[in-house]
Amino acid sequence: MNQAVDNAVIRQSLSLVDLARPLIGDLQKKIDALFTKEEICAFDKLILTGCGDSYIAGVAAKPAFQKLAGLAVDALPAPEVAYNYNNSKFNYGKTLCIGISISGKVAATAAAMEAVHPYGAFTLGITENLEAPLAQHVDRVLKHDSPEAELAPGTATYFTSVMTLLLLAIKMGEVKGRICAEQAEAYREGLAAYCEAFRPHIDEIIAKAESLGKKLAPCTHYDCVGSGLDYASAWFARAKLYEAIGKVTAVENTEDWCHVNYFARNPQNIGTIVYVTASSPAKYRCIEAMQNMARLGRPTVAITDVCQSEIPAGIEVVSIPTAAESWMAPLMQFMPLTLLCGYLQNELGETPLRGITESPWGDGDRNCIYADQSHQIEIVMDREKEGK
Ligand SMILES: N[C@@H]1[C@@H](O)[C@H](O)[C@@H](COP(=O)(O)O)O[C@@H]1O
Repeated sequence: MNQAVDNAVIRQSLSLVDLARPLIGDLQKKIDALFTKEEICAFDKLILTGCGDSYIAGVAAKPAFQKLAGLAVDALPAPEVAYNYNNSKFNYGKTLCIGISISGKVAATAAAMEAVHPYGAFTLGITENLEAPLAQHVDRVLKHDSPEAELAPGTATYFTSVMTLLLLAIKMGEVKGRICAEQAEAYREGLAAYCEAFRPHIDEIIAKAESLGKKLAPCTHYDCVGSGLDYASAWFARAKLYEAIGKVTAVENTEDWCHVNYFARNPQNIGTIVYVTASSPAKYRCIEAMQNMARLGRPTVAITDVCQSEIPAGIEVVSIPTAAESWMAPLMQFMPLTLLCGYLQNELGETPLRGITESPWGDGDRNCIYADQSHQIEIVMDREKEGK
């Protein structure tokens, strides 16, 4: 591995290939013991919710649950579930609501669990923290050991959340009899193989990320673009750029990008990251969007398994392996971007997440991003009592 620059997000990004198989082994044991067959067979609707990376992990896994487990799936930000979704006329019977939170400390995610539970939803928390509010407000907990690393734009954590959800989708499909045991095992192997397929390309991806770090560092803003299955990685890219270098970054689906972000002034200063998989039904619209990006003179990068010859001239391409199944792609397609974030941090001398507790982002020792832990949960419970 020819890696001259080293920092926490680069280390995390490069650890994922080796992490995959042991993680699958550990998670599978936990998932096998999580539900009875009767419980799994009873669920016909699924709500995936969380905040930040944990919300988008649900969006990334939604297609797997739809396809493999045959569930009707919503993937929603936690405040949507906590404050807008708890319609007391709604009967959640047969609904599984999964709250995803690495820390378990995001109050809105615990509040979402409280909002749906009284109406019959079965609530599951996926977290690494059994002591935090999420684990205290669910019917069941799936605790993983997300590799808690140094302060960095969370990368191995997101990988763990997505992996957990994809394995759970496979398990539910198997138990519901929609896929046979051999197919379920082949899918698990497919996840490991997809991660492994990155290994021979790592040096090439590192070299590309390093040169793109230099090219994109002077940009004043960034846009992250993707449609359908690729949207989750675009959204995640936006979050990581904020965390890594603190520059204003937008995320948009490809169609809306062509109608909205397209008009931004000073396009030469807007670094643009495009996610498009070769099997995406939005592929040709993405290619058209990239033609526009190139014409505008935007510094644009496509992270893609689409053949380079199909990508418009003027667009930088980071080539990544193709996943065996389209729903597997979000598991690793973000990786070149988190690597790029490491190089951007290095170019700009940035501290990830502005040091979290450093003023004005922190307040003394206090990490200001978390709400008062009990407050938001109480709001939901009070609304319920008032019948709102
Ligand atoms: N900066 C972090 C995000 O990276 C994270 O996605 C979010 C939710 O965290 P959790 O998964 O613990 O609920 O919290 C913070 O805002």
